[in-house]
Amino acid sequence: MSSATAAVRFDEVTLGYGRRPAVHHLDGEIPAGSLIAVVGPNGAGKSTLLKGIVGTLKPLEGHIRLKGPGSGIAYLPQAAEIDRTFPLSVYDLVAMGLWSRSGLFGGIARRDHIKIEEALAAVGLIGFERRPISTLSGGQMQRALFARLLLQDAPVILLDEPFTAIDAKTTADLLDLVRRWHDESRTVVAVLHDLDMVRRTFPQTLLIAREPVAWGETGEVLSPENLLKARRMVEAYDPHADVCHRGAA
Ligand SMILES: Nc1ncnc2c1ncn2[C@@H]1O[C@H](COP(=O)(O)OP(=O)(O)OP(=O)(O)O)[C@@H](O)[C@H]1O
Repeated sequence: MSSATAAVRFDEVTLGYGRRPAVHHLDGEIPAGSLIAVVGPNGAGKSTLLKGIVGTLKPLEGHIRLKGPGSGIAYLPQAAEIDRTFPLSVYDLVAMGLWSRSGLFGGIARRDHIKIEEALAAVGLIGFERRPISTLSGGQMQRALFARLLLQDAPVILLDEPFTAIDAKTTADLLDLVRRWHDESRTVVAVLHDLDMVRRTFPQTLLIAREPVAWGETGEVLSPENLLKARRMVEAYDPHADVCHRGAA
């Protein structure tokens, strides 16, 4: 069933690398404006799912449809995927959030400078503008990346393990921004490992183990039975299997 209010809709999607599926039998939708956690054991396919939504990974099978294609997705990859040796100041990193509107060589107008300063203030990084990103701590870097997300002003925001190895104060500050995005009716999808945080903050959860195990209200999804089932499914998954056609006509 398709809904007009879906931000992202999956139709029997298989995502993988080469011909090897990493996630399959994805069928369902993420309602617009939802705040949803994606959880599952290591190797369950959580990052793969986000890459599929962003479009950097094309489905091997099925379709991923976005509400208002081109309307914008802001994506924060895992920290390990971000090159911090790149010679860039905090200010320029954050300003990149405006590229989708100003273009790479569009120049920064005065009102853009104000927006960049506001974003830096929102994440507590005033005074860090000229610092090379290579000199930031992990938490400061994550604050800068959240400032960039703020400027992207996207209706859909995808976060891959945004709070891993981040201290409690920084996590609390950045979680406030996540709540703010939710209050602004944006769709926020976050890959997380901290199930207590998920229970406290995320009303909806998708539990995956190479395929959805449970999807819906967080309290129901994160039952001990479902979590055990997810662990067993990942352990039993054959990483060398070819595309599976279960459910095909
Ligand atoms: N670029 C790639 N090439 C080949 N296989 C990959 C690639 N990226 C991921 N995989 C495989 O796809 C599967 C799912 O990986 P993915 O990173 O999506 O899992 P995850 O749930 O995000 O794991 P974690 O919690 O450890 O970050 C794993 O078996 C992984 O080895």
